[in-house]
Amino acid sequence: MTPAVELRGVSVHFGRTVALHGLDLAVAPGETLALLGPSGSGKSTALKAVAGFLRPTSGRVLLAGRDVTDTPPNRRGLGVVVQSYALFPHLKVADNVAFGLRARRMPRRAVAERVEEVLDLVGMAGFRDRYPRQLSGGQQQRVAIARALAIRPPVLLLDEPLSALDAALREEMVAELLRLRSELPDTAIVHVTHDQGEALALADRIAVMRDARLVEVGPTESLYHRPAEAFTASFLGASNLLPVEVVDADTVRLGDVRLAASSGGLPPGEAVALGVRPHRVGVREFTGHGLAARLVAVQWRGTGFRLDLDLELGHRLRAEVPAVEGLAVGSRVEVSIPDGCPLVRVA
Ligand SMILES: Nc1ncnc2c1ncn2[C@@H]1O[C@H](COP(=O)(O)OP(=O)(O)OP(=O)(O)O)[C@@H](O)[C@H]1O
Repeated sequence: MTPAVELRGVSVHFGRTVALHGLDLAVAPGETLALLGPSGSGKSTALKAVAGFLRPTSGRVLLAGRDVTDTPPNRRGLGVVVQSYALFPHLKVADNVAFGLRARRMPRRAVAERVEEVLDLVGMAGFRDRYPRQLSGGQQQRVAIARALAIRPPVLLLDEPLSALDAALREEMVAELLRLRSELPDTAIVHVTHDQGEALALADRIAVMRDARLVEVGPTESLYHRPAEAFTASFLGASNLLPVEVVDADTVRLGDVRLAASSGGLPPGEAVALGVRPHRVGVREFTGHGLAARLVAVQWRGTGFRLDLDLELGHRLRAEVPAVEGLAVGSRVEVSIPDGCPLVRVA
């Protein structure tokens, strides 16, 4: 199938700053792809290259197989929603949403119908005569999404659309975006975010970015459970990274302690890291077995406790456990690491 969006070797330089380095990425019709990465990793730059807000220094951008690298943004037919709602303050909700349709010289009746349809889609049908200042942040963002969808774009670009909202509203909007996605089964969505929860909840695939480069891309669940790169493991799920060496097909060595983990074909002797999620680390009083550690800090986090542990083998480990009975800060404890944690490449 022809991808809805394709970036081929897209690089963007600002003077001597490389904002994006040779990005290759394709998004299928109907697919939601999250571009996930820390601040400054090049996510917005990639999105702007697709939208046409900036021209790549090299590489090509294709939409539905058509090369649009030299096409201005308003001729790309995309829906774009950015972080700040960017509604026209002097226009009512309905006129904001109608703006792009009128620019396309759509007949009045059809404009009115389409405006109702998309306002309905985002749950804002009752607000058509309000001005943006009379709406909450979440409502304004819904209107911005309705405006982007009014032209029925085959591709919707979202650049941190929820980051200006408070935590409760963000949760609500994630649910809203999920619902919207199911109502737009053919629309490709590219969603830029630095929030892994948002990416996990919304994306079919996640592309992890770091320092202007694509680190890894894959289906959301497999990237979460079986990341190939250490950076993905730590960014997506806050894994501990323990330096280990492959012993055989299903054993690794941490110092002189052996742990069960699938080598995935890596040769014996290979130095890699074991990605261990904090909630999978077991901690109990020392009995003389397993990995010995010193409990250095305990923080109550409401749903449980976050523990910092210094393994006697010489590594810091974070654990999240439901209870800490019998575990005192400064005491010697025993740490267990479950079988089957992923092995990841260390950059
Ligand atoms: N117009 C510009 N001029 C110069 N440098 C820029 C410009 N826009 C972006 N950059 C630089 O390019 C790099 C990538 O920026 P980009 O905005 O794509 O990152 P990001 O991953 O979207 O970050 P954030 O989550 O903070 O928005 C950064 O180092 C940034 O400082």
